Amino acid sequence: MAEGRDPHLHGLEVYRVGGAVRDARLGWPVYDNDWVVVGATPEAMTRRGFKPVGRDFPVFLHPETHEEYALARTERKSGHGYTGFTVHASPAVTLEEDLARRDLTINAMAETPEGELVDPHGGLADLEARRLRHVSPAFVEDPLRVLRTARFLARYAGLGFVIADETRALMAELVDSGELTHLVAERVWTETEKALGEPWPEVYFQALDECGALAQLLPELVADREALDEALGRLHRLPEDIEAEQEIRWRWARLVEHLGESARTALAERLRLPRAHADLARQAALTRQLRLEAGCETPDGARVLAWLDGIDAWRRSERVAPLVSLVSLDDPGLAVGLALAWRLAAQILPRVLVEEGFKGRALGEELARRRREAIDAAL
Ligand SMILES: Nc1ccn([C@@H]2O[C@H](COP(=O)(O)OP(=O)(O)OP(=O)(O)O)[C@@H](O)[C@H]2O)c(=O)n1
Repeated sequence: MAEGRDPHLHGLEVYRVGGAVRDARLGWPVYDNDWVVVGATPEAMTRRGFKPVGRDFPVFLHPETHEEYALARTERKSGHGYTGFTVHASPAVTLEEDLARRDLTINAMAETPEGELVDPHGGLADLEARRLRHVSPAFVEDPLRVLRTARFLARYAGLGFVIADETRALMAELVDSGELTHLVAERVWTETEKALGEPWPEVYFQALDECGALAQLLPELVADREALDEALGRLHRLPEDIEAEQEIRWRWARLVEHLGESARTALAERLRLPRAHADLARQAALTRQLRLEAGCETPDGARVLAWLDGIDAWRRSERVAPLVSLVSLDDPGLAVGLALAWRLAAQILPRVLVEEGFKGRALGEELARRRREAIDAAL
C-alpha cells in the first residue's frame, strides 16, 4: 500500500528498516517488511487501529497489511541474558538512535517513504564489500548476535560474504566473557534451526567454531574435529525426495548421526530439541551403524531385522524409504538389498500367523523367524 494513500499512516513518520532494506539491495527475496515509527506514542498507534503485539517492546501490527511497526527505541543492557535489557521508547527517540542499537551495519539501514536510503553506519558499502560488520561496541549487549552473525553468513556465504576482522574479534571476546552461557536453550535452538534452513548451513557451525562459541554451546560437536568436518560435509547430502519442510530435521540428523547415544541425548536435552528431531537423529545413527558394519561384512537377516525394529519400521513404514535413500548415498548396493529385504519382510503379516494359530510369545518368535528368512533371501 502506498504510504501517502494509507489513512492509517497519515501524519506518521515511518521508515522501512532492517532485513527488507538489506535484502532488496542484495537482490535477495524479501518476504516481509519491518517499519519504524518516529515521534509517536502507543496511544496514537492504537487510536489509528494498530494492534499492540510486543511483549518487551512497543511493536504494533498494521490493521490491514499486518506488517510490524515498531516505535523507535533504544536499548541498554542492564543484566545478563535476554531479559537484562532496559528498553527506552519515546516520541523523542530519533531514527538514527534506533538504527544505532542494531547488530550489523547491513541490518542498520532505513528507507524513507520516497525510497531514499538512511545509512549512518555504512551498511550499503558493507553490502557491496560483502562484509558482516557490527554497528558499535554495543553489539556485545546481546550475545545472541554471535549466533545471528554466523547465521547471516550461512545465508549469504555463497555471495562472497565474510565476517569483518574486527567483528570476529568482538565475537571471540564475547565468547571469552562467558556471556553466551546465559543464552537460554530456546534461543540457541531457534537460531540454529534457522541456520540449518539457510543455503550454507555448514558455515554457521564453522563461524561459531572459529570464535569458540561452538565449544561452549554444542561441545559434543567439537570433541572430534575430523568427525565434525565430515558431518558438515554431510549437511548437503540428504536423502532424495524428502519434503522441503523436513529438510532442517534431516540436516540436524546428518550433523549428529556419528555421535554416540549419550552425546546425542545430552545435546538434545540441552537444546530442548523437538522430539521429532531427536528421533530422526537416532534413526540416522542406527542406519549409519548398519552401513558401517556392512562395509566389513554383508549383514544377515538378524542384523537387518534389528535395524528395522530399531527404527520402528513395522508401525512407521514411511521411515524406511528415506533411510534406505540415505544408505544409497554411500553404498548403493546395500541400499538395493535393504529395499528388497524390507519389501519381502513387510509382506509377512501378523494377521496371517494368527490365522495359522500362532499366539502370544510363539507368534512374536515365528514372525521374527519368517522376517529373518525373507531378509536373508533378499540379501
Ligand atoms: N539480537 C538482535 C535481533 C535483531 N536486531 C535488529 O532487528 C532487525 C530485525 O530482526 P529480525 O527480524 O530477527 O532479522 P531480519 O534482519 O529481519 O532478518 P530475517 O531476514 O532473518 O528476518 C534486524 O535487522 C536487526 O537490525 C538486532 O540488532 N539484534
